[in-house]
Amino acid sequence: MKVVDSISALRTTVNAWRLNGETVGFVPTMGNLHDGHLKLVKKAKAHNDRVVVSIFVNPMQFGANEDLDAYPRTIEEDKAKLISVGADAVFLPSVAEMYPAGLDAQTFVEVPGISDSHCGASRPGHFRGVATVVTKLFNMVQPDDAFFGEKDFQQLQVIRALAHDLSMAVRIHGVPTEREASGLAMSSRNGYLTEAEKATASAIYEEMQRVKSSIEKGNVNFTALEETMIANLEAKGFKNDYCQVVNASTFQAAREIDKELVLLVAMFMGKTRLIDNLQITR
Ligand SMILES: Nc1ncnc2c1ncn2[C@@H]1O[C@H](COP(=O)(O)OP(=O)(O)OP(=O)(O)O)[C@@H](O)[C@H]1O
Ligand SMILES: CC(C)(CO)[C@@H](O)C(=O)[O-]
Ligand code: BAL
Repeated sequence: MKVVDSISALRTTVNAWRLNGETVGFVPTMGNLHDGHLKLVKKAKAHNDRVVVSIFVNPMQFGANEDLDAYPRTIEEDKAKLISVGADAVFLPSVAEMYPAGLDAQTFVEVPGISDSHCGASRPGHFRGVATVVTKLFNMVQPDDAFFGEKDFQQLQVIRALAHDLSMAVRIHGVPTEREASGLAMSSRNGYLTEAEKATASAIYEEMQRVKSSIEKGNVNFTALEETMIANLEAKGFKNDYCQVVNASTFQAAREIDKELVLLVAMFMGKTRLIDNLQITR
């Protein structure tokens, strides 16, 4: 596996593959890799001749009081995991390589509408940071295909809109959420939890499944379902950020006529913010 930390070395590597007629898949990450990330890499390997993974903890998508400094950085372990699943290159840019003139001077990309609610409302500027860094990474790698987890469901929709609206040639693939045996969605931020908190956190998935099965049985009292879910989770020690059944395309509150829904959840366990979601078809 090639390890590159400059944009020019990345371009040289990818260009050589392209000259050879090989296709390129891309998996952007913030590192501290777990089986969810490796699932994306395996999908990319199945689709493409070559796979590039980026590891970059992007300061532009973190709010002032968020966990940018605490975010786990485990580069050596990450490289070993990427070799084990056959990644062809890992791109490890520095902040200076990505933002040489600093963040204040940086041109940005913003996807209107979909970026404003839920994670966008709780984390102002977050999706501007994501859309900007993903655009830059796409321009650097120029992949045929790019792979994102459904765990970050809103992020996936933001990136689909970005690629469509800016006429990018890249194909965007969503990959189902990888979970612990308990149902807890795998996440680098699970590492902030104690074992006891982790055991409690699996309640998010249990509650989501309860809501899904109730809706599938015909219950359309979405507000009551959300209120019960929030109360059940708060009784276990969570603090609600948002918990809402929405139209899967518009992210507006679900209505009785909607067929494709998604239950979007963000909950705090202490200082740790966990997100999850479940798609529901009526
Ligand atoms: N459990 C998972 N299953 C499938 N894909 C995942 C999972 N967790 C993360 N991903 C995807 O991996 C990519 C990189 O995500 P990222 O590095 O932020 O990991 P993360 O574990 O979600 O971290 P955090 O929860 O701290 O944001 C994103 O496309 C994300 O949706
Ligand atoms: C897509 C991404 C790598 C952009 O920094 C990040 O938001 C993530 O890890 O989901
Ligand atoms: N997985 C999304 C990246 C973030 O939380 O900043």
